[in-house]
Amino acid sequence: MRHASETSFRPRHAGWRRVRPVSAQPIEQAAIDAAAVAPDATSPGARRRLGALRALGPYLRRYRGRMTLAFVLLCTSSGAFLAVPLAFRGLIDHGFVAGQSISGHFLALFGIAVLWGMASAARFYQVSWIGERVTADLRSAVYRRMLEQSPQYFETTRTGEVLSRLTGDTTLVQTVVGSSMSMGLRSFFQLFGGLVMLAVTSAKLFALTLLLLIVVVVPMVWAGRRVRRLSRESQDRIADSSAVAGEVLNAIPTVQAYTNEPYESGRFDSAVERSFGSAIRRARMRAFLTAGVIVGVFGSIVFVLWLGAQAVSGGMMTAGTLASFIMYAAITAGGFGTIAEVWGDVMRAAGATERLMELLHAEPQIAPPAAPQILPASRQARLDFERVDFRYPSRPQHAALDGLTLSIREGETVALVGPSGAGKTTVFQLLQRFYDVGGGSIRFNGVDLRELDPRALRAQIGLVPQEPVVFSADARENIRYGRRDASDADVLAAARTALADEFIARLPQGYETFVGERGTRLSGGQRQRIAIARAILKNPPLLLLDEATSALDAESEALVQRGLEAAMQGRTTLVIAHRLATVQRADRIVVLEDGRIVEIGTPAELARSGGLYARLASLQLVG
Ligand SMILES: Nc1ncnc2c1ncn2[C@@H]1O[C@H](COP(=O)(O)OP(=O)(O)OP(=O)(O)O)[C@@H](O)[C@H]1O
Repeated sequence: MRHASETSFRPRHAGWRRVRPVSAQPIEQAAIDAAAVAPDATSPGARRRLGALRALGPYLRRYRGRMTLAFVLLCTSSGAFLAVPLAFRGLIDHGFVAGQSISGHFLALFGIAVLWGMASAARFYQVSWIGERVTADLRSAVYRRMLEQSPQYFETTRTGEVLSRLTGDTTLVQTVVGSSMSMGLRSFFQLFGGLVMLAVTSAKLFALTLLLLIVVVVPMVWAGRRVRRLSRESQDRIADSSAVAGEVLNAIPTVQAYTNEPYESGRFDSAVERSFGSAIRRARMRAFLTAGVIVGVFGSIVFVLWLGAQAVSGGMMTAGTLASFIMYAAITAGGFGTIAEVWGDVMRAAGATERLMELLHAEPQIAPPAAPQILPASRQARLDFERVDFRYPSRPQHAALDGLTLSIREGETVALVGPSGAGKTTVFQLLQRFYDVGGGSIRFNGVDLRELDPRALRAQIGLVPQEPVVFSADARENIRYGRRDASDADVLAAARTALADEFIARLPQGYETFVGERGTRLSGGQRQRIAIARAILKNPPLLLLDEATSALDAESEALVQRGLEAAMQGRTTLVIAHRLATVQRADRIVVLEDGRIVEIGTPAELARSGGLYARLASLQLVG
């Protein structure tokens, strides 16, 4: 839960923080923020996590020129900013003296303001550019890396988490690179420049102010720590309530079917109440803190001002010096507040970077060998399984395939049948090299799969999965997914062969009809025919068909069946068969049980042998 609150991005802050000039930031607010985040800065965990930001180095270094420019602009604007009180001092002490021209002082002040404004604007643009660019690069790099991962990776990493890292964590990094870092640096200059100028202006008042601030800050830090803990708690509670809502909203039909709406709204209510409770505790604490900060900080300033005023009236200090002292005090406090505020962002971004780097450095389990073999071009595939053993990494104690030996000739159609969990899908997974075999070997046209680039191998395979994936695009683009460079005529031809043309032509906008996210606007049989057309368009030497278990009506099934037969023409086909009709049309049937082949032969042979297949066939259930 700790992570959830740390990763959660606070758009409210990012939005205004970037454009807000520091002078507009209320000092008491800055001090509260300072107190709320400061304690983390010294913890060993914080230091360790800060190191994570170093991983951003290579991404930043690409834009070295812009970084240098931004730094120069930063120095210029900070210098101009720090010169403002000095200009005021000159104006107050000498501008009003009779006989002296006041215009020169105002001109100097205006000149400084122009320089400050220009340099700040240019710096803001440069830094934002770098932030946006680095985030975009990082996002693309992480996404590319994710696309390379084998299914094994997603057994342990939830896609929701990857998505949240891609959006939330990159946005946090962007906040820091694109604004907080430069704000922090600027405030650092401001803080130290301000302190030096304070000491130079009046050493006595400086020492006194410092002492008073320490007295005020220590209790504030304690209260701030509590506020921070409470705010994390309230974010966690909000995450809890969203988790409840997310799950339930995805299951509305089930909730309504069991008339559990009151129960679910009650569950959500109590999550919401808990988040309300902790938010209120935080607000109460923060209210106390606000009172303390305002009274403490302003009390100190008023006190110092009172002393200064006495010094001015006693002739020991000029009015201009006192005015510039107060301004430097405000600048210093502002700098301190901003650093503290930004520090929280930097810490969160360090955590975010760490999580992004984890994704970026995840080595794909299945990688091409250093010198991959080139597959000889062939219209058909020959497959040889030799004593293949395989255990899923997440279940090493259980053999999913156990000594499987099987050869499939060019152009042969082989049906895999067997009870649920027999290992049929596993055979498909291994053939596509989503996993490597544990023992034995699989050869494709004589070449061991492990000696091939997985992408080259997969280019030879067409897959029609049990539940075809249809993307949120139109029908034509969905078929074209099989071969991205196919012409419209090729797509049409594939759709005709797969008998998909028949229904696509009747859709409101024909091939341009948007088929909905995940193809929800299509029936099961229609989705399958799209998937078949896709495989036909790819025209691979090997076809893997995973027959749908869900029942289609007779007409739809006949269409899918005819589409499949067209797809099988002239290529080697391996089909996980659930229907008797499909099995009987195969050249050979392989019956699997517990990862082993228990029967193998032509449909007629197996029907005669009276084994497992004959039993399953008599029940009309073959998978
Ligand atoms: N990702 C995985 N991690 C761990 N074990 C798995 C994984 N996928 C499958 N298994 C296990 O491997 C065995 C073979 O599974 P497989 O999916 O190949 O069976 P199947 O014959 O295709 O079954 P079905 O007809 O129900 O789809 C089963 O015991 C299953 O529980």
